Amino acid sequence: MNNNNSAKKVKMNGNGESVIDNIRREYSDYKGGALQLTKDDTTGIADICINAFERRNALSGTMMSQLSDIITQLEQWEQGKAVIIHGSNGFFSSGGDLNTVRNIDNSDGGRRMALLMHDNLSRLQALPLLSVALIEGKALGGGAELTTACDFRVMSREAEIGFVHIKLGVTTGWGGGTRLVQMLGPCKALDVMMSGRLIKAAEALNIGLVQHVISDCDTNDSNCVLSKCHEWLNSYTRHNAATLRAIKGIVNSARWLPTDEALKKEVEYFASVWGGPAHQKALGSNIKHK
Ligand SMILES: CC[C@H](C(=O)O)C(=O)SCCNC(=O)CCNC(=O)[C@H](O)C(C)(C)COP(=O)(O)OP(=O)(O)OC[C@H]1O[C@@H](n2cnc3c(N)ncnc32)[C@H](O)[C@@H]1OP(=O)(O)O
Repeated sequence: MNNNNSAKKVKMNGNGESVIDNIRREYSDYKGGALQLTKDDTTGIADICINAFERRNALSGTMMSQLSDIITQLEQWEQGKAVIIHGSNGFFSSGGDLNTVRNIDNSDGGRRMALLMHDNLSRLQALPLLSVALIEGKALGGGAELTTACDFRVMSREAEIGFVHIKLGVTTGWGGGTRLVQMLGPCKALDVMMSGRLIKAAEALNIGLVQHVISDCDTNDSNCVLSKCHEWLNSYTRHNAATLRAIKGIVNSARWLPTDEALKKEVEYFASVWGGPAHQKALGSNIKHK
């Protein structure tokens, strides 16, 4: 389930291809860079690396198309507990690749990119596992919007995030504006988008845009930052996958369904783990919460 119920809203074009598949096919021609997915079935933690550092990890069309395939793999990953999205060489992402953007710089071209990235990021947010955007360097424009589709945002001490769209004469186009209002409220979301300013880690933490700042790594030590992010995430991923995924399902239901329907879903998520292996193990032990 996700908030646009893409299965129900699939629009087909003349040759029976969905609109999104048609856009994905077109975008695979806009070359440059790659997204790398690694999944650890033992820990249940996946990693997506945005790899186009020569363009500060900007997302080309082919990378936007790849993101769709990666999300499909994660939707089907039953052992999955979490995914960390980060950029190569200590830089998150500079947003849409301006070389791709220059090929689609009319209203319909923008709409098609928006449709693809809305589908991608709505499905990312709806994944039945925890998602973390690990921000080093800068997250700009669409790169900042990509972080809003993750459950959590973690920043390194020197990192900055900027919804710079207004400086390019455009609005958010990948769903980040709507998610910012849901996260921060309309007033702070307006401030962030209307100013287009770069927000440093301390302020981002203070306004609730990010949930954790990694401050005990040397500057540019990306291996340390990634390791500290895993340590932070472990307070959640140390629990069993079935319960973690059920709790994420409850949160997603409450995000997008009317309350009465979300509550019915909560009953089913509850019943799905009640009496299960983790529950039985806990009941058989001398439970003490410290
Ligand atoms: C809805 C989403 C929205 C859209 O799709 O319309 C967008 O996301 S639009 C893109 C928004 N992003 C920007 O406007 C970022 C513009 N770039 C910068 O501010 C800087 O390049 C920065 C801060 C990312 C990096 O600065 P730094 O001084 O470290 O390096 P350079 O500026 O020399 O950049 C290195 C190299 O990367 C190329 N580059 C950077 N960003 C992009 C990008 N978004 N698309 C394509 N290429 C990018 C830059 O041109 C340099 O290449 P070079 O060949 O060496 O000139």
